[in-house]
Amino acid sequence: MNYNLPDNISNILESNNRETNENLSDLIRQGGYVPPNMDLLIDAISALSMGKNILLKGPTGSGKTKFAETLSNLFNQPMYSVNCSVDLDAESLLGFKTIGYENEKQVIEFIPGPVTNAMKNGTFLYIDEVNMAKPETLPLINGVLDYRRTVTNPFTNEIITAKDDFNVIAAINEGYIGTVPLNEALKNRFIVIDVPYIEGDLLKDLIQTNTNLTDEKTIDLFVKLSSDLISAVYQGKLSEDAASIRALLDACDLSTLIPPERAVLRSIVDKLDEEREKEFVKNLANTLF
Ligand SMILES: Nc1ncnc2c1ncn2[C@@H]1O[C@H](COP(=O)(O)OP(=O)(O)OP(=O)(O)O)[C@@H](O)[C@H]1O
Repeated sequence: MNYNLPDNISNILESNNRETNENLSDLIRQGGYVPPNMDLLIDAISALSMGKNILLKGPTGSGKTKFAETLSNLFNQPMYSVNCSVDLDAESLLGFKTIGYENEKQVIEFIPGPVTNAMKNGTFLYIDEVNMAKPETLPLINGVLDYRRTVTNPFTNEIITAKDDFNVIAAINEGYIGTVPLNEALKNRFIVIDVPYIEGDLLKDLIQTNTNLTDEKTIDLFVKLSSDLISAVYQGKLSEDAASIRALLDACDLSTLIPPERAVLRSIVDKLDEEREKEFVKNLANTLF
């Protein structure tokens, strides 16, 4: 099946040697995502090129959305998005009926939702925070996510079959407050790709290209802070949000105008709930900066 994978990417995947891997990594970086390793990249692209759904699993601010956007660019596919919440329902997935006007006459028209749009146009569908939805909502699209690639629109009774280039990327942030464990039947329909935080030189690169911070010494200190925060999260000393790269990039930006300790306070410390965690991060920042 042709999933619109550009020739240069197909060639890279087929030859799979060091030089072509570097080319692929460069292409992805141009799209904005800095991959933590090559396996993650090759596995995600391979699965999508075969029309398989992928589930990006990783902590908050680890670049899942950026990765999905970069993949959709790589495949030259626009991307429709669904943001899951407890309020997500059939209408927000599939669309809804409304009253419109045709030749000055009232008519009932159907406004398609992101799932129907992506299926009919054969594009990418991004389902973010997939474990925030109520357990009974997403099974509505189980048929879309398996070999059937089909859904019966309950509002119009139309049977919709996805075009060949239709691809699904979902993202999950396990353990986040408000999330529910992902329904097994749903999880079963995805290839799981772990998306960890980037560290070391990769993170240095990202700070250099994505923030206003240019002072190399300060950048190195932020890279060290990030690695300490990630270790503390792994050891259970801090909640996951503390190590978010999104927050770190904010701190880097702010530190060009205000002292780095205060930038860390505003961007990272003050978002934490527990006093003990706040003190821990403040101490880390004070010893570094
Ligand atoms: N590996 C990475 N490559 C490029 N950008 C990254 C990377 N990791 C984090 N970022 C940056 O961090 C910020 C947050 O990324 P993004 O929104 O993609 O994270 P996320 O994992 O989807 O977060 P959440 O789970 O909170 O929705 C963005 O500015 C993004 O560019």
